[in-house]
Amino acid sequence: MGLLTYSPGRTRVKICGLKTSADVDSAVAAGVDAVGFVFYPPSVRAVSPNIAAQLISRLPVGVDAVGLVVNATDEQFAAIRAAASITLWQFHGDETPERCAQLAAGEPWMKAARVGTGFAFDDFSLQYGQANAFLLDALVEGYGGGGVPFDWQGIPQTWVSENAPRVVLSGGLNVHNVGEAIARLHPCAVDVSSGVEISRGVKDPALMAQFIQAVRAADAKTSSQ
Ligand SMILES: O=C(O)c1ccccc1NCC(=O)[C@H](O)[C@H](O)COP(=O)(O)O
Repeated sequence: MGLLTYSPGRTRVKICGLKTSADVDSAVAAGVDAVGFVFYPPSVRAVSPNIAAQLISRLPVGVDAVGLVVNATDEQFAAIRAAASITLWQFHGDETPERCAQLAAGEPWMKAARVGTGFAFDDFSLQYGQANAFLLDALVEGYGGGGVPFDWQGIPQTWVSENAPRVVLSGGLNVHNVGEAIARLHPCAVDVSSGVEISRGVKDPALMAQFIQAVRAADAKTSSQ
């Protein structure tokens, strides 16, 4: 169904920063809706376009292949698009709305909001109104993948109500806090990287399965209310 199919009571799940076929097979077996590939060389989770293409070939129909870039050049972006069948772009740097639209060229894309104190949610959603989704992440060094949550209480309830169908909640999620996040915000989807790793950049099959089970438990609780 893909990551951005909004269905209250069926929170979608993206697992980001996959680097091996074992990672991909475990995430698919756990029931993931999207897997993210980091095309940002400074990241320990970075993969090449050719490696990503090999990993994407293992995905069943319906699981999104998310291509994550940070201020990519035209050449870098063209190399990714030429090699890998990305179904959803994630712009996680300082890209303007115009730059995102130019690179995405009509394909689905989401913009990461790096949320620090006093973040202007209304300004962000107005500025990036063309995006298919907003990925709300914590403001961390190195642009993302920090493993720390931001202050969910700082998101205005009116903003959440208006935008929940295209919110992907991210930043420091794990098996212990994802249930609260879903109960509080009812996002279209949740995204996790550090929270399913046994060390930075090393995914754990058990943690991936437990994370998705925790999402399903939270959804069941929502549906019973
Ligand atoms: O994951 C990275 O290393 C990364 C590096 C630079 C920019 C973005 C990056 N990840 C983006 C993601 O979508 C992560 O899943 C998101 O930041 C949440 O990460 P975590 O807090 O570790 O769950």
